[in-house]
Amino acid sequence: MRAVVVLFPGLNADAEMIRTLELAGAKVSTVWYGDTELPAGTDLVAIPGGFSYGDYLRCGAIAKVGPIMNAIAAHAARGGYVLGVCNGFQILTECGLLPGALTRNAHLRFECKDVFVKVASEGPFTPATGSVLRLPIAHGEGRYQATPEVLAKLEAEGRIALVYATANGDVHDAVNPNGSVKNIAGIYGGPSKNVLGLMPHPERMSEECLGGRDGITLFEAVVRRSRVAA
Ligand SMILES: NC(=O)CC[C@H](N)C(=O)O
Repeated sequence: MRAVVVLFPGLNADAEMIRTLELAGAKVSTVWYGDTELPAGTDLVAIPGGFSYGDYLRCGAIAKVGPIMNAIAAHAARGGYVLGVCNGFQILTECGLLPGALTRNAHLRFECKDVFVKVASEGPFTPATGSVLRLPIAHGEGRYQATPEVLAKLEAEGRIALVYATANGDVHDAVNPNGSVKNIAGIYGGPSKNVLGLMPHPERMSEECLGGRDGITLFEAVVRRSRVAA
């Protein structure tokens, strides 16, 4: 698989994104936000986390107009894989590649800790429905919100990818770290669930020395997919 990591000024999770993709078996290159094309043969576009443009206006609101975004939208429309982690997820909702919005955490604090997420829908990145993963979060604007119509569509189409849960997979308010509606931690978009946005950082749980390998399983899954398709 050929993966491309997109660099915007202010991101801080690009190094671990590149390393995790390489560990998962992808051939990785980078593009800068001012580029207008993706390298030929790109299978996966990964937008890392951080603080693009210092989170001015809203997280992701300036990055969404970066010249590279048109090429990413075209790639997603063709069924190409796109992954947005944390600030990457915020950029994908801001530009409309994923529905809904990520707003200030309900408690108005930056939240940085490990959480458990349950797979609500299997897909190109996610393992079997009901699987539980331990992943780190680090965000101030991670409260997912959407209209009742959008939520109904996400549910009906199996596009709610991950929900905050207990280690046993129970989903309730007490384990919701930011007030997201329906405990949503990640959603699928695109014509074939080929776009995934999530607030937790799977690339920061990719090796035993980081506390576990739950995160890298998402990358390994999509790398396997592209090998099967090739
Ligand atoms: N780790 C991140 O990507 C942080 C995202 C964003 N800057 C926020 O605080 O919500």
